[in-house]
Amino acid sequence: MSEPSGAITGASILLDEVTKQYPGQIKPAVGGLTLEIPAGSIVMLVGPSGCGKTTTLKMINRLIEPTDGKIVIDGEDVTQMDGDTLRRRIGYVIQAGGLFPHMTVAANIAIVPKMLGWDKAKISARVDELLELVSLDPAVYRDRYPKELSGGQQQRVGVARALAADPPVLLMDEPFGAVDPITRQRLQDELLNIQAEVQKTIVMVTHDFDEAVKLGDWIAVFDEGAQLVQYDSPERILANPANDFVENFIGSGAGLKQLTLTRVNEVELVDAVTATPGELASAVLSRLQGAGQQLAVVLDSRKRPARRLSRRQLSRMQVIDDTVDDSMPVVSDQSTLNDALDTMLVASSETAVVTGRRDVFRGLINVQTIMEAIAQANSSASADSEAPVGLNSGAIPAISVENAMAGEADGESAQHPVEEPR
Ligand SMILES: Nc1ncnc2c1ncn2[C@@H]1O[C@H](COP(=O)(O)OP(=O)(O)OP(=O)(O)O)[C@@H](O)[C@H]1O
Repeated sequence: MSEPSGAITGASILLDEVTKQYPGQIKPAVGGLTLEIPAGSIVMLVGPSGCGKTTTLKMINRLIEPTDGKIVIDGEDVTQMDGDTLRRRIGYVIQAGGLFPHMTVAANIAIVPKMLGWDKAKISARVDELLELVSLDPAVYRDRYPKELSGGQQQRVGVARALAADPPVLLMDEPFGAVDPITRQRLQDELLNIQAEVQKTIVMVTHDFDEAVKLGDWIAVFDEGAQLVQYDSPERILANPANDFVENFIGSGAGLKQLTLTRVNEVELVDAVTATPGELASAVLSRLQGAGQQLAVVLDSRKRPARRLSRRQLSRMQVIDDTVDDSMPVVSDQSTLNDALDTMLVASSETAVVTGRRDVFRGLINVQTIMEAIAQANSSASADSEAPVGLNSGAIPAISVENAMAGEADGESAQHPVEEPR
């Protein structure tokens, strides 16, 4: 990426007493909503169908015009700004990617850069850079049409397109709603990897509370009319749901959802003996015996795991070949412990192979590690950073608006978000 890895490039967003009254409707879809969205954070909007999540999201890029109130992005009131100009500064991702079917992948990604008048060479380099970022090989996918891609690949291209002109804000409306659970888990992990690099401000609508817990730095739980019932970190919402509505919405098994709060990269991985195709099996076996381990992981030339071999399998072969085992349990280091446990259960295996960025091998995770992490999480206190402001009516104090305008964070006041939650 062009930015240094990890630097916040996202913008703060303030919805200041925003209302949307659709013509002919008795009650407003969104009524006097004030919501502070800290720069560089992921904020998840959840709530029952029809509660106004999408309306709230689309008012940020003014695909829906607010009836009342202000939208402030990085201190600038954008409520009156030309809508097209605004939307070029805000990436937007919808279900199934929303790609134009008659355009190639490259042309889809290049839409906004073209509108902004970038030259051909710069656009082409950016397309390849973004395809790499979303783990699609540019040489293979650049010239394909959307119908020649899987649902997950289309969704990745949708994310690449939204990031094309490097916007500070990304709005995502149920982006992973149309893909199967495994693909969804991968796309979520990838989004977290990408976010670790680009640090945008991401606002996402979802129906899935587990997704909100996994991805969100902050979760806004809405009831009808975009009534904000709770706006806080996933940890605190799970530990202290504001009322029965939130408790019901979280659903059963809130205790187990704690597993969703810890990522694989937060626990200590188990080192593994690795091998490469072409090696003598006897040499690998003796390394395995020396290390007191049972399984060796075979890596391909790009250090991606191909398969695991037990001592018995090794003792029966001469040379390690390049077979790839598609059923091997693999999780990304961005996966939650919940995902990891799921993967192990499906594969009936007590360990899973962990990969990092670009699927490179990182180590192993086992059931024991997960159990220890749960025990530790249960005994440690919950996060103590201040939640951002979120209310439903009444102006937020003037000083807060001014601070937001100045892009400042006030460490003293409980009214303002002051820290990144994690
Ligand atoms: N163009 C429109 N005209 C009139 N009413 C609308 C319009 N768009 C949405 N609504 C109404 O506004 C309310 C909020 O809709 P919105 O799409 O924001 O909800 P949502 O929470 O995103 O729902 P879902 O989860 O089902 O997508 C609903 O009652 C909906 O019927």
